[in-house]
Amino acid sequence: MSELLVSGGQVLLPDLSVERADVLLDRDRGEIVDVGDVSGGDDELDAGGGLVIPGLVNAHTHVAMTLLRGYADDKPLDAWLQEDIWPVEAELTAEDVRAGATLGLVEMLKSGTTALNDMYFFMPEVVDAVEESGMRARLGYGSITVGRDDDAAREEMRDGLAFAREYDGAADGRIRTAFMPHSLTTVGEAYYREFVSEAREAGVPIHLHANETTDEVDPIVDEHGVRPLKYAADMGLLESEDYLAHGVHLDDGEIDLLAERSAGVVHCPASNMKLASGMAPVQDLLDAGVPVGLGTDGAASNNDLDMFDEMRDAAMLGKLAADDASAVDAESVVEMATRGSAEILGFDSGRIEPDANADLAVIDLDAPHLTPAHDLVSHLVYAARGSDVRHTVADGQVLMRNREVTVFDEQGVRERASERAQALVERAE
Ligand SMILES: CSC[C@H]1O[C@@H](n2cnc3c(O)ncnc32)[C@H](O)[C@@H]1O
Ligand SMILES: [Zn+2]
Repeated sequence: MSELLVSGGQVLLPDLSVERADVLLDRDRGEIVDVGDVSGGDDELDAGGGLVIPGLVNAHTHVAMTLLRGYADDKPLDAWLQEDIWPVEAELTAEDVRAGATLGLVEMLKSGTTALNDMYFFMPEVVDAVEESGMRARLGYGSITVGRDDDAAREEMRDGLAFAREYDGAADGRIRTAFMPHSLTTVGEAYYREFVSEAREAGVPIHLHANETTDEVDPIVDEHGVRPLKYAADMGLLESEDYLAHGVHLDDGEIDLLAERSAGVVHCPASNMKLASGMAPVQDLLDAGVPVGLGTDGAASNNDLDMFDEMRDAAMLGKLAADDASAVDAESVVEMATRGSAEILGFDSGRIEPDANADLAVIDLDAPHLTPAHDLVSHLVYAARGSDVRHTVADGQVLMRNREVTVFDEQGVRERASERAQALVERAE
């Protein structure tokens, strides 16, 4: 058996207390073996002066959109997608997606993220990039039927299912899949009615954008006479393994529906603020017992993939939304970014205890902005930055050691992504 000892640090335990402890990992099984006063291991990772935390889990992104970071800003969702993003995405190639995804994975590894959910195009390229990265992911092809004739729309849905069937369990089980219709307004009712049951037969969850803007909610209410999540549930969506991104504009009935069904919501506060989509009722969701995770959304609406930024945004925006400074407190946010997201994605990660997946990050506490150390959970949410991460470990493998990514040539990845991004936008002009 090959073991790694993460030694000399303080450790964030599942009850969010912090203790001085070592963490022993089984690198073959990719699991945590022991936490405490432990010795052994045939390799060691120095956590001295640091805090060992569960790897952060980015539960909603479009990782290859790093290529479009800074390409189009300062517009609301609909105009941003229709005028800027979709025209350039129409020019994407498989090589672009590979380059953009790899850049995004490097960015995530450097900021302590060990698992992600991704919805995009050319998904076999994302599979390869995730496999190479050593990270864990739930992946799906984003199906859109609006603007397509019936044959093309059905093929689009079949493509989403075929991807989900083919790649579930790839990379020795680090990759799981989901059926990912883009949203309730970009996929027609007939296609949901036909294909949701096929996703159930395939045994994969369903992930989609929902209730992100009023521009998306109002037409559903006008056309169907019910709130969007009632419409979704009537079509067979929102089973307990399903999860939606955003959930900004939810009424009490929809929150109760999510809670009754244990369907998850992935909160994306930075994207919601930047696109002025609104403020999700996160404290209400938590109070109702809805599973809540955290995601960055794509780098074109964020504009980074740093989950520390996202945690801070979640806490700040949650207070504004509830008009209550005690709402969405630091503990809730750390839970959301770790165990909450991991549970929504179906990974046994997000907690440092024996038998959990060996996915963790070590944060350097030796910095002015993290001094003094009254409360390390507070620091994680309100003061720490992705650049404070010293080591990142997933599945028992060291993917970044002493701030150096071990699984990719960072400089090469950046150069390739810059070239591909430049050529992409020139093609779209
Ligand atoms: C069909 S693949 C995913 C699709 O989603 C687009 N996208 C990026 N951010 C958002 C968002 O906040 N709401 C809805 N859709 C979004 C992305 O550009 C791809 O086209
Ligand atoms: Zn999204």
